Amino acid sequence: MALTVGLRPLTRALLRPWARVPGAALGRPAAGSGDGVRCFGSPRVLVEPDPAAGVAVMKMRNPPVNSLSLEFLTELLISLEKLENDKTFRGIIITSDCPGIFSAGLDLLEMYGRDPAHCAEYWKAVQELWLRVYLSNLVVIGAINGISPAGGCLLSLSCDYRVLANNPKYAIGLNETLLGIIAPFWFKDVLVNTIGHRAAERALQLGFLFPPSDALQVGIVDQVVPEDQVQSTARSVMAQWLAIPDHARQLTKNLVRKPTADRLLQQRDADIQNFVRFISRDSIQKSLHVYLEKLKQKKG
Ligand SMILES: CCCCCCCCCCC/C=C/C(=O)SCCNC(=O)CCNC(=O)[C@H](O)C(C)(C)COP(=O)(O)OP(=O)(O)OC[C@H]1O[C@@H](n2cnc3c(N)ncnc32)[C@H](O)[C@@H]1OP(=O)(O)O
Repeated sequence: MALTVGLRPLTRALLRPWARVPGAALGRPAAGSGDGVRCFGSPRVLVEPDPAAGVAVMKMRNPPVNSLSLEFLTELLISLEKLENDKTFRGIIITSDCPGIFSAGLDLLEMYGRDPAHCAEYWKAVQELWLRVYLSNLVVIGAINGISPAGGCLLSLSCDYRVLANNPKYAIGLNETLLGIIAPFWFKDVLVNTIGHRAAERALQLGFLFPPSDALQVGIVDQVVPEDQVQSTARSVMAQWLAIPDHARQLTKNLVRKPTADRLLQQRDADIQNFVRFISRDSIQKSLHVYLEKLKQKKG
């Protein structure tokens, strides 16, 4: 898949992809791997490779809430691209290193009070991440160990399989309407593909955030397991998926997902323009302001 990252050279130059992970992770052998196999990654994305299994665990760590800022999106993209191009790996598990939070979704501060050029650059990166995960040739499993609203839910929905930790706080869904904004058509498409038209219609309009039992019932996740079993379950599901020959699985995945991805690919620039126009409206900026204030006040 030929996707251009399309971010400002400055943004990319600021990052140090594939730097050794600082602090505790530095030089730590990856879990389940033999001696000499090291964790690697970038400041916000920790990659734990298990070459023997052909699997890498990608841990998001953009504290406090793994909000998908432009820099974080860029690091995720670079990690994914690197894993995708490395023949060692056939599957990745996406999970979080922030306790209780899978991802709080798109970073509201990238959309609030920003100029149109910034919003356009940001939206391009959001599109890029979705396309990269959704169309990945790798098996992508979400080990969802925290709450995942909106963009966090989109990231989960783009995986091939979702395992959610059974904690009532770990709700998942496209809650955009609660913020006074809307889910773009491609977010909507992925939700419809996953839970069906009628359930998606209700969930989107009402901004449902499904707690684990409801999430399983509606089918927005595939499995709910005790919190301490999320990673091990993701590993055993991965083994099942990797038992299928790659070429057959990849062609099938493409067959199923390409029409949905093509809808965006055919109108990426228009989608960016629509986003910028929408998000720049005074009324939408006001809604974002109110929502951000609510988040602040919640703290007391
Ligand atoms: C013609 C039409 C064209 C269509 C165009 C489309 C239009 C727009 C499409 C936009 C799609 C948007 C997708 C999104 O993902 S929007 C983000 C949705 N996310 C949320 O609603 C989650 C918000 N956060 C929370 O609910 C809580 O923070 C959470 C439950 C995740 C964690 O709670 P906790 O109590 O642990 O932590 P705090 O609330 O105290 O948060 C800590 C700090 O983090 C800040 N924060 C939280 N979430 C975000 C975020 N998403 N972006 C930026 N910052 C965030 C929070 O404010 C705290 O900051 P401070 O410490 O500075 O106060």
